[in-house]
Amino acid sequence: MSKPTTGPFTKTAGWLDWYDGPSQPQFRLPSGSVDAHCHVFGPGDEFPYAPERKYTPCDASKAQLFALRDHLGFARNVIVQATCHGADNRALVDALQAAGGKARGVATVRRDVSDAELERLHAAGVRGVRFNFVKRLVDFTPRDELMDIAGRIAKLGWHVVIYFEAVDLPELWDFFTRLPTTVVVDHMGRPDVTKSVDGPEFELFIKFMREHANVWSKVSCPERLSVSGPPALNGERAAYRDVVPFARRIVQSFPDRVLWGTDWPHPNLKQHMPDDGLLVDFIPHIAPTADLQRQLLVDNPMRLYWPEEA
Ligand SMILES: O=C(O)/C=C(\CC(=O)C(=O)O)C(=O)O
Repeated sequence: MSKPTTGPFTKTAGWLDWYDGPSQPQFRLPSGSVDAHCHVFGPGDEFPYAPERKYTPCDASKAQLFALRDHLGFARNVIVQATCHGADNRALVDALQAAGGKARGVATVRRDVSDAELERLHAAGVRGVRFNFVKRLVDFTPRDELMDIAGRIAKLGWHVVIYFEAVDLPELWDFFTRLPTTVVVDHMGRPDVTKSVDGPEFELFIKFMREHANVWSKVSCPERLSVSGPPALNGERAAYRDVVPFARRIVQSFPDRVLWGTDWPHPNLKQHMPDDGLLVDFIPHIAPTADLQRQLLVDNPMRLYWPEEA
């Protein structure tokens, strides 16, 4: 992969660039695997970052993403709009159009988005919208606006991706359980992995999935959730052990409603930047059998994002 660049923007202080030269994973991904959570950033000189953004990243182009896909052995990507691009989906659409059918997308839209724009996004490969409730990333959007958007995109057969932190689930519960679409939770609802996997906070998340068959979870981002590590660096193939019980419990309880993604280029990490090859080697620790791996990496993302082929 070519080296990270920064374009005309100044990166947020302390920004960690994505890992250049990732290892070859030892885990052989099943044929047709989908990296179901990753981003493109800019490049800023072509697709400027949004004025309302809370951080300015290092550029992460479509060509760099596709090179990573091929290097790791994924067949396809689901590219998720990140908050640094706001509701300007141009970089996302450009990447989807360049992917030759090998990428689908999750966009961010505002309530005033036109039907014609939604159809244009659909034609480019968008199949969902993302609602972000992580306070350091976005300003508050009234729930009725979001519900309005959800009602409109439901008609296109799209789903809603939600990103929130575990402590906020009780307050968001009523809104989430009224959503009329499939609902995909980013990064397991960000559990605090220093708490018990059987404790009340994670039990609430399990209940959320158990009682609502339309709720899916990405079992992604151990590098973001881990407290005791060890990080996926320097050849470590048993990384982020404190996250394993949480992700494994979700995979084993809801094998047909889980997705996995690299989260490349890993925005806003503060301590370390993982080697994406070693991150792939995390997968068999949370999905220990070939059946679970095939559902997580192939069957489930294909059903959600490429239903016409599944
Ligand atoms: O990349 C992720 O999924 C997580 C992010 C960034 C993000 O979601 C965004 O900017 O939209 C985070 O925790 O900072």
